[in-house]
Amino acid sequence: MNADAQKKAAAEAAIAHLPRNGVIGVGTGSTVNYFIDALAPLRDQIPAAVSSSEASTERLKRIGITVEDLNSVAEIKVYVDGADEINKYLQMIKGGGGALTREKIIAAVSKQFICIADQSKLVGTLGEFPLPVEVIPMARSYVARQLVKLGGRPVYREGVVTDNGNVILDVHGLRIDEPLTLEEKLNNIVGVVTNGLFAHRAADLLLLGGPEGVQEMRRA
Ligand SMILES: O=C[C@H](O)[C@H](O)[C@H](O)COP(=O)(O)O
Repeated sequence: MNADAQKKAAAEAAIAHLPRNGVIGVGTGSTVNYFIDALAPLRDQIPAAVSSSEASTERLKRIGITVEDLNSVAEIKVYVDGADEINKYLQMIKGGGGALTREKIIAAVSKQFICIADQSKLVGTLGEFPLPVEVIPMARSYVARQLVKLGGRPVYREGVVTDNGNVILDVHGLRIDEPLTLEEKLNNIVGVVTNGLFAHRAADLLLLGGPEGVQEMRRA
């Protein structure tokens, strides 16, 4: 199975973990696109979804699933999303597609976070994938200087404006030995809206597609 087939298999495996009746949270990215496609036959059993991006909202609506504003939803039982990197503690780097802020908000609200990914995403130490940081535009240079002080090499993602009207700095060269601490430090930089480290709100279950099929991993 190639990476795409592994993503599809992981995405389809998530269907069995959905609540019988209840609003679901839907993330963003190529793996989630397979998940949305797999939701199509279930559209009548899903009362509504909360979506983490305009792209996923459009795809959900196209298959006939109602998309609700998070403010009108009392509870999200399950949130399904991909990752750019994930470790055995199910801490992740996310935001390769720029949707990190809404993803972090929905993940915080949801009772269960199911990560769907292909095998290449599982790493020993987070940080080889450049860490996305969403920044208020006027603070971009200031935040970049603070990121350099933390040992990173921030690169402005040119031409990208997030769904929230902000910009993204991708931080290269960070070896993330202490994800919890780094997540807090990044949050403390004025001008940072969100960073793509999901350490405090890690996933609860990883469905990992591999050559032999889909493996279920819970937090170590
Ligand atoms: O902003 C994008 C999200 O965090 C995605 O979940 C992440 O980039 C993984 O995307 P993909 O499933 O395309 O590898």
